[in-house]
Amino acid sequence: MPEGDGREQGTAQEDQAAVATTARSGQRSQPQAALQTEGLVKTFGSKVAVDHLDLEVPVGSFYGIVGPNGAGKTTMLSMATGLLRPDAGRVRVHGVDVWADLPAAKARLGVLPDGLRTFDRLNGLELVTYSGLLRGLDRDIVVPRATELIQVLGLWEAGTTIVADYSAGMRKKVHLACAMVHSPSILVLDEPFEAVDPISAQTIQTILRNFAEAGGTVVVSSHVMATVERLCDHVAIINAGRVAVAGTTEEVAAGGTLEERFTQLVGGEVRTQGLSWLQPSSR
Ligand SMILES: Nc1ncnc2c1ncn2[C@@H]1O[C@H](COP(=O)(O)OP(=O)(O)OP(=O)(O)O)[C@@H](O)[C@H]1O
Repeated sequence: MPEGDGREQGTAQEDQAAVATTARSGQRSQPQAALQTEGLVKTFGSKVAVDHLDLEVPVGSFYGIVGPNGAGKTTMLSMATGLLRPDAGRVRVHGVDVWADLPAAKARLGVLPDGLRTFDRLNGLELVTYSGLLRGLDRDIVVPRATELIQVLGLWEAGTTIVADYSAGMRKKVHLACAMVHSPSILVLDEPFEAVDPISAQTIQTILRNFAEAGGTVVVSSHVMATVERLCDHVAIINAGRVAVAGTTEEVAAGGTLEERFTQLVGGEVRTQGLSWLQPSSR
């Protein structure tokens, strides 16, 4: 990522300085969380998608969110990032109440939502540039950043192809670039590796690792346990709208693999029988 020099970079530095000051003064034993949800609730009709969910994401962590289909991960992340208003509960981003002060919270957040609808008649460079301008960056800052992101993510060759004509993986990458262009202090990425080729996935992982090592916080949801286990230092397993377990990846795996722990906690049954009619010979 290019060197930051805008307002958003300042907020990331302030957040890290605040953590350091707190640690030095010893006023609180725990540094402020990068992202914290308290009693978060969302229902759709009679369906309780998120059920009094409490989660604390430490500053500088690479945090994995896993859970079965329909567990409430996307709904929770949407509420945590100011995209979906909770029915109850609170979300704080570096101590800022997201739903009380959306602009301040959003300045700190870079978000890759699930199923994002965007200005897809623009080409990749235009879309990333536009995202930066919408975030209040000056054009002379945003254009070199957008250009570098497009190059690093392997989208330069797509040239003037509009985003609507991108493949699923290319769209994922350009939206990731949009999430990063304003140099946020927290990246919240719903399934960032889905549909992305292995080389691009490695590039994205390297970018995210460097970001976390520099003090940024990364929250990713994923269904790929091996990737989460390898990348993330913390993980939460979400089930039926609640946190089944959360902690360091080692604590959560509890001596086994993350996949074993997931199966144990979520209690899903692997169905091996059925669909006897699904035979090339049958009609
Ligand atoms: N807009 C909506 N209207 C009605 N029901 C919804 C809506 N969004 C989510 N749900 C329901 O809320 C529950 C949680 O959905 P959510 O998308 O948060 O799960 P998820 O953990 O992200 O699942 P997946 O891993 O399949 O992406 C599901 O039962 C889903 O059907």
